[in-house]
Amino acid sequence: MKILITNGTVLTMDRAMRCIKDGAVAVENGNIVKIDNKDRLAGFIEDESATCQIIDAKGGIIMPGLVNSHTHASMTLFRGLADDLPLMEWLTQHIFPAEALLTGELVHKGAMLACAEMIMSGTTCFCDMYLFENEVAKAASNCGMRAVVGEVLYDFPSPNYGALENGFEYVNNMMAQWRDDPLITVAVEPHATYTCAPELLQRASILAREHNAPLIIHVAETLSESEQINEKYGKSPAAFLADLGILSSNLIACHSIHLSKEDMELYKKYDVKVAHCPESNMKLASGVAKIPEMIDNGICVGLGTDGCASNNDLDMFLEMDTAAKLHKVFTMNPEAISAETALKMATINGAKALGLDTITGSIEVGKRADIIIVDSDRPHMIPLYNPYSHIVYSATGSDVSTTIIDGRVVMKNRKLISMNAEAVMDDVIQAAIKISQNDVKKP
Ligand SMILES: CSC[C@H]1O[C@@H](n2cnc3c(O)ncnc32)[C@H](O)[C@@H]1O
Ligand SMILES: [Zn+2]
Repeated sequence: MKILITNGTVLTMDRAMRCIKDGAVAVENGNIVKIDNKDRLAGFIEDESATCQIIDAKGGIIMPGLVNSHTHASMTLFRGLADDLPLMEWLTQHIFPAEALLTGELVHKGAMLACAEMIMSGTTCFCDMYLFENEVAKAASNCGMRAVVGEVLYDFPSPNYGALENGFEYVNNMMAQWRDDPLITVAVEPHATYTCAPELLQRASILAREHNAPLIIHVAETLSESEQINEKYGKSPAAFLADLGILSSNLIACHSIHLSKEDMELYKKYDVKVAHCPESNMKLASGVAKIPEMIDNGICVGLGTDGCASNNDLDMFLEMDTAAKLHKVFTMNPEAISAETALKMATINGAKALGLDTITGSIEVGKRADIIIVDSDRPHMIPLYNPYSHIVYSATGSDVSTTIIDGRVVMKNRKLISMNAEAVMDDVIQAAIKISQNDVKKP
């Protein structure tokens, strides 16, 4: 099967950062096989031995699908449930009690809604941490999304697996079930330094290494976390993880807001990856991560939305805009994060952070076709001097017209193809009625 995506400005987001006006991308069996001027690629459809689907970008922007490097997809169920609170109060007083009511079925419904929202806003790959995570894997796989998934591990009993021992068994089973899957990667995901004992963290790290899997954890998200870890262990969360032997190039340290110079040196030394979630950090008033400094130090930073209860959407276009602007105002330097840098964080660097950069994150020959088309024939997209500027500062997810994942068209002309959007929305409306009837802390 061949696809020719033609008649648009191609942003490759590879090392050369090519911007090809009147360009086209040729795809065969899900692989990107040619990238060129549209006239030079016209011959691609002439070989009659294979059928070729032609997708006309109508002068829009053809670019890699976005990579959401940290989220809790099924938290769409809790969108708007508890707002305007600091993280610890939000989590312990509102979110954990609501999550105690979760079932696999609810998690699946929430994840399906998240996949609909992500596909419709141009995200082709997401990195998730949650409860009943096998349901998230199934949801992503069913609607054709690429995902890194991991069951959360922590010291207290889980509504899914009960005692921690069963949690490790659950992760092992997931690894066996999804081994060699083209879309799903299973990660090991202890929740945070303040919810996991050192033994849990070390065991999780060993398991991740054994399977060459990503290890994902929330780190240094709030000052209260730093204080707790300092009181308990006499060091910062990053130093605590370093002393446990957990820092490594397969570790994705989500948030990483309150890092000292020494912590940052540790990240650099061990090639730790960071998932930056500016909107969640702003909403929960957690602080501002030193992202420009991390990037200057060669630390790989991806961009994430975090869950819908602390954002409250999964739109990576809005996240890029926020990331670029937050660091400009915080440092009072308009060059702190440029549009190109924000877009790299949301594409190739996110893919690198997840260990998926040989597969996705850029439009390059040999990679799988995770590609989106952004409509530029809209009042807020005109005139078009600089496509990077438009993608980061003008566009939103609703400007994405077509989404292709692993060579499969999952949304065309804003119509979802791989799922029934109405049914998915209705399921969550019904679920929310039950959730609000049981809500432990009503506003
Ligand atoms: C059980 S899976 C993940 C766990 O983390 C909670 N969570 C959501 N957002 C955050 C955040 O920003 N920091 C820490 N923990 C968070 C989520 O509700 C789940 O319980
Ligand atoms: Zn999170």
